Amino acid sequence: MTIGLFFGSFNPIHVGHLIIANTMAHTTDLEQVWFVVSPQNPFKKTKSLLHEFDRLDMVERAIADNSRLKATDIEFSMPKPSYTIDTLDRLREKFPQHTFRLIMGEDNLDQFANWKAYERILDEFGLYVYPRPLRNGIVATASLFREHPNVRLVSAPLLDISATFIRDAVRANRPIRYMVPDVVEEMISRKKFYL
Ligand SMILES: Nc1ncnc2c1ncn2[C@@H]1O[C@H](COP(=O)(O)OP(=O)(O)OP(=O)(O)O)[C@@H](O)[C@H]1O
Ligand SMILES: O=C(O)c1ccc[n+]([C@@H]2O[C@H](COP(=O)([O-])O)[C@@H](O)[C@H]2O)c1
Repeated sequence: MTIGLFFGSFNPIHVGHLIIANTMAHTTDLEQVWFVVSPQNPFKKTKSLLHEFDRLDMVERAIADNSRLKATDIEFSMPKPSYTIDTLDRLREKFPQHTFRLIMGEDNLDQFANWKAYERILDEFGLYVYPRPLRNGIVATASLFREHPNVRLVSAPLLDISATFIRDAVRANRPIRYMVPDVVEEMISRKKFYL
C-alpha cells in the first residue's frame, strides 16, 4: 500500500489538517494517510505544547469514523526532538510491505533545506505538498524544491487556519466551534486545555 505520512504537532488537530489528509487520501495515489504525532518539533518552542498523549487522543477521536485515516505514536519512543528522517527509516523498517511518502504544508517546504538529511527524504520518499498561505509576512523562498521531480504539489483550496489561532481563541474565550471537530472541542473544554 502507498501511505502518506502527515507529521505534525497537532496541538490541536484542526479542520485544516483533516481536509488536507482527506483530500490526499481521495485525490492522489495515496491509499491511506497516517497522522504521525510528534512529541517535539526540532524548530518549535514547547511552552504551549500539550502532552503528546493528549494530542494523540484528540487526533484519534477526530479521525475515528474515517477508514483511510490512521494515527501513529511511533515517535513517542524515539529520541527527542523528532527528526523526520529517523522516523521514516523506522517506519520503512517496521512496514517493509508499504511505500511511504511525506505530506507537508507549503509553509514547511520553505524551511525544508534546514531539515536533517532533507536530500535523502526527497530522494527516497518524496513529498506531497499542500498549499498554505505563509504566516507573519514570511516570503516563499524554496522554489527550487517545487521543481524537484519527487515533489508533488497537490491542488486544493487554501485554508487559513492554524493551531496557533485556535489556542489563542481558547485563551481569549472566543468560539472554536467548526474549526475543530466537535469531539475535539469537547475535549479541549472538558480538560481545560490552552487556558
Ligand atoms: N491550514 C493549513 N493549510 C495547509 N497546511 C497546513 C495547515 N495547517 C497545518 N498544516 C500543515 O500540517 C502539518 C502539521 O502542522 P501543525 O500541527 O504544526 O499545525 P499548525 O496549524 O501549523 O500549528 P501551529 O499553529 O501550532 O504552528 C504541517 O505540515 C503544516 O504545514
Ligand atoms: O527532521 C527535521 O529536521 C524536522 C524539522 C522541522 C520539523 N520537522 C517535523 O515536521 C513536522 C511538522 O511540524 P509542526 O510542529 O509544524 O507540526 C513535525 O513532525 C516535526 O517534527 C522535522
